[in-house]
Amino acid sequence: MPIVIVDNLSKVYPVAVKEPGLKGTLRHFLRRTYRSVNAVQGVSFQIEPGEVVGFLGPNGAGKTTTLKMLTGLIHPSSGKVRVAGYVPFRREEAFLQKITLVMGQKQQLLWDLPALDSLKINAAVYNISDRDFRLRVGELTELLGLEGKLNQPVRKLSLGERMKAELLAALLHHPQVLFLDEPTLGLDVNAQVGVRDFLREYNQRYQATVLLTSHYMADITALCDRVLLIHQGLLIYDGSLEGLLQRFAPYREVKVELAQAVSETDLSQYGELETVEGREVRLLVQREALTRTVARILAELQVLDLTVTDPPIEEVIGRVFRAGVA
Ligand SMILES: Nc1ncnc2c1ncn2[C@@H]1O[C@H](COP(=O)(O)OP(=O)(O)OP(=O)(O)O)[C@@H](O)[C@H]1O
Repeated sequence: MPIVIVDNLSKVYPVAVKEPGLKGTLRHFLRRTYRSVNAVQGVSFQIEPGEVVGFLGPNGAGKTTTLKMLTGLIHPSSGKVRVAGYVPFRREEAFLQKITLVMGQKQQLLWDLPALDSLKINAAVYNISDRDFRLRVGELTELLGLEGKLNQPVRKLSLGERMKAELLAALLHHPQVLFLDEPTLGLDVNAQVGVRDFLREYNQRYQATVLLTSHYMADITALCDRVLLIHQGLLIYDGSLEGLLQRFAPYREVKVELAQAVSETDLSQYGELETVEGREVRLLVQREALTRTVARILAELQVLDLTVTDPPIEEVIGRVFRAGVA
């Protein structure tokens, strides 16, 4: 039974339009005109308990709007949403106990207080007993590597430590479904890896369901077997990362180290030339022509080394979004 059900979900924002100049301002006050922004359009998907799903899309694609509808912060214009059996917009207490929303660019911990004080407030809000509070703070502190940090005012923590403390606060009530909007935003590579490792461990330990947006593809490839791709409010792909590559990257990258330099004209007969750096060449070759082309390269050129890989996923997704392929 899916824990997240989204059926034909749409959100239209009315946006007041103001013409420039004084006349426009006056008209704006007297009689406002509105235009509609179709932020999310007929999106449907389901997520099973324990899945970790990546939610990808360029800026303004509709990711945050979808997450806000899934957590009940805004009302859908049409369509159906169920999370853990609840209608999110009703914001029932039992629903709020089951979910959490973490937004990388927003914080819930109070700046001047030690994180532990904010955690105590959360414990009261979520009716967590003293015993559970101690156990959970202890366990999450260890998992997040935050020992000794919770007694310092939040403003004295590093960005990475603060994000981890935010996660601790967001998970104190042991939610089953985690909605994470850019949880590693602005963190350095080490801190990103720390947060990523923690999320993987948390998912495995509690079979928590995770829907995650991130601009860092490394987060997605490390954590998510499945991705949803949204573009201009439309869901354009739902499936495995591998399937995404096959569908949107009908080519593979062939890297060849040659014994001696070959002209670009000669090389380009084997595929689309990506880079030529001295005797090192990168080519894009259509998947269906791969075996044939590799055999030709080996037969016709003096090759020291040859490797075949998938092109970087960022590049594939970038191409999809630029082309707007559905
Ligand atoms: N409150 C609002 N009122 C009007 N339009 C809005 C509002 N919130 C978002 N939008 C518009 O809806 C569209 C989707 O925005 P949304 O924030 O969901 O995108 P996103 O995929 O989360 O983008 P990003 O990666 O930049 O965070 C955009 O065109 C945005 O300008």
